[in-house]
Amino acid sequence: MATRALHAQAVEAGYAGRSILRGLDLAVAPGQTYALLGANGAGKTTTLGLFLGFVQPTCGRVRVLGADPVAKAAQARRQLAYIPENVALYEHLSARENLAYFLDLAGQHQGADAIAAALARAGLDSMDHGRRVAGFSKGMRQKVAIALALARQVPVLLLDEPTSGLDPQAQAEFSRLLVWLRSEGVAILMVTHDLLGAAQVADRIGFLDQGRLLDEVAASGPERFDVRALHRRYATAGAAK
Ligand SMILES: Nc1ncnc2c1ncn2[C@@H]1O[C@H](COP(=O)(O)OP(=O)(O)OP(=O)(O)O)[C@@H](O)[C@H]1O
Repeated sequence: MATRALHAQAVEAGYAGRSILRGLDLAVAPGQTYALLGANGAGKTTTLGLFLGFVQPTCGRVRVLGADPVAKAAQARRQLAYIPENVALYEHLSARENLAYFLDLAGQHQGADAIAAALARAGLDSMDHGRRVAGFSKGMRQKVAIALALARQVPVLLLDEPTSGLDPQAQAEFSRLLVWLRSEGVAILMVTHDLLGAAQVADRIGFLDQGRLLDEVAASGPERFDVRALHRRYATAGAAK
């Protein structure tokens, strides 16, 4: 098994000549959850864009399970699922139909039983499988997106602010799902502003500041999270430069 599912080494990247990521080093192993925190504009979403192949580095190296997301885009994308803050679905289709459609698009046709199992595993109530997603809450939409990742059996999950706007119960449910996915060996990189939520599910937390990892803390060992100390560090990161 690869020791690094996601790997960025000495990455410089930006937009139209404007430098955003400045020497970023970041690695996520299979079965590991990494939470990336940082101020608005620090480059968190840009970091996800690197692994998705949307953002091309000007320097350094990016790999998704050994594949370069730009040069080997199809190979890299097959391995990952990306769940943006607001999941886009076909509003007039049901959850079940959305899943079937996206699986077909990915060339992974699956039968009704497999689709129902993925939606159930993602925590979507069976009563909602046949409902049009137009009336779905943010949490329900995320479940459809997670169900797609489950049905595709992707080894890597990229999440952009997955818990923002979820109520505490939906947040807890989502966290349990992430913990289970990690136990299944999925590598998870999540961008978030929710330090408490990150501390509950992540193995490592990285603080991005102006395109560099300012700090990285682990869940176990002497460096173990102390949420209050982390909060102090996070809240003063900009001022500490
Ligand atoms: N497509 C783009 N073209 C030009 N500039 C961009 C583009 N996307 C992002 N940026 C700029 O790059 C910088 C980093 O943006 P990014 O979205 O990566 O930050 P972030 O850490 O995710 O912020 P937030 O917490 O606000 O979501 C910002 O200044 C942003 O305006």
